[in-house]
Amino acid sequence: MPDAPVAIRAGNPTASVGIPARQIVTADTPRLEIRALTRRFDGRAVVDGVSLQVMPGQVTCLLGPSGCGKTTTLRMIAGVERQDAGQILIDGAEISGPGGDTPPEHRRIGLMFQDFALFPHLSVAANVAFGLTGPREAVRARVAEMLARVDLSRYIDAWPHELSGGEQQRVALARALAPRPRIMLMDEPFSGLDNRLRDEIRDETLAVLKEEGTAVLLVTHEPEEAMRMADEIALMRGGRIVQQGAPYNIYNAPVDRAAVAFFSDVNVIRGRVQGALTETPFGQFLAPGQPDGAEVEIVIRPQHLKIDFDREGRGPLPTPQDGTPARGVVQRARFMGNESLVEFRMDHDGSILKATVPNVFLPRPGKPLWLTIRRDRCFVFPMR
Ligand SMILES: Nc1ncnc2c1ncn2[C@@H]1O[C@H](COP(=O)(O)OP(=O)(O)OP(=O)(O)O)[C@@H](O)[C@H]1O
Repeated sequence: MPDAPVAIRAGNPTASVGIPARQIVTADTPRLEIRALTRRFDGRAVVDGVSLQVMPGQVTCLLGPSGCGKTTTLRMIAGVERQDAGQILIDGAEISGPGGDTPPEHRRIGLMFQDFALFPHLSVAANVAFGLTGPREAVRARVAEMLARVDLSRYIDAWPHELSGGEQQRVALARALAPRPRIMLMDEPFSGLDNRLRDEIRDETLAVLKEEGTAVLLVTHEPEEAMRMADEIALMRGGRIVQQGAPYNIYNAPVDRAAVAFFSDVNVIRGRVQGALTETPFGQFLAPGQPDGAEVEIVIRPQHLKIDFDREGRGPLPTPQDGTPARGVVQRARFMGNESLVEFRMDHDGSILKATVPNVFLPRPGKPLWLTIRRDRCFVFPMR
């Protein structure tokens, strides 16, 4: 469908400070780029040299624990917070940096935050039309188009209080997207919704954003949300991006123990390196690049521990794939819905290891079982 002649209320963005009227944008030009963005509060860098790029139609998630600087990064891009150093570019043109600042209302950035609050005194249609100017017919057509897109055409004349929380969220999405923002910044936008509704709205939102070709930077502290939404995840900690890449790579090639632990429970086994190998009760592990005497942590997710039965005091035979089995005694077992979680106290050092098994597996406490560690699914990190 051709674009209706609708402008955003704030005026012509190409006329604003910092955006040249004729910016050459190629297929390789990121829609959003931030370079070495830094923000200090009371001398402490809460955002510390953060750089990233988001291409048109791409969803990037800033994922990290509370207080790591995600919201501050978003606020700087939106223009409601000024960075102490660094640069922000849209379609290759600086909108904030040494060359000056484009005011927030001229950045053509859509915002969707958790406290999305529709204007209660405006109808659904008026809420969606809020950021639009232009001929009345064009505005009306765009409002109708956006409400159809979020499947809420029937509520066009309703008031916000007549809608459920999920419906209000969808109107907020329609409102944010109506002016065709080049970039959408979303800060925990789904956290006010209950689980089932959240999944539904998340998927719908993603579909609409992809259709519109909007570049999205989404802030969340929930790994499942990031895995579900993101084309790329930027893992943040202490004001810095510690790892960036496709969800698959972040999950399967984490940079350190904390990166593994951010996505799931972890088991940790410690060892000392000798000749690039670490000897443990589970057999040897490769520790390439680690000097003799270095302490390492072998990190393994609960779903990658294999459980085997006790054969009169013996376990399965060692294999190159799974190493040597070690014996533990079941402490407790719980059914979690689609998997069972079994906790073991290990014979060799009394430590607790957790294993998950698909479906129902509930051995009684006190039962001895044998555990092995899949060599292709564990991570070996130097101790910090
Ligand atoms: N205006 C401010 N003045 C002083 N400190 C601030 C200010 N804004 C944020 N901070 C601090 O900066 C740090 C990062 O905050 P920020 O809100 O960016 O984190 P976050 O990762 O978004 O956390 P959350 O997920 O809890 O929202 C926090 O320690 C916060 O207290």
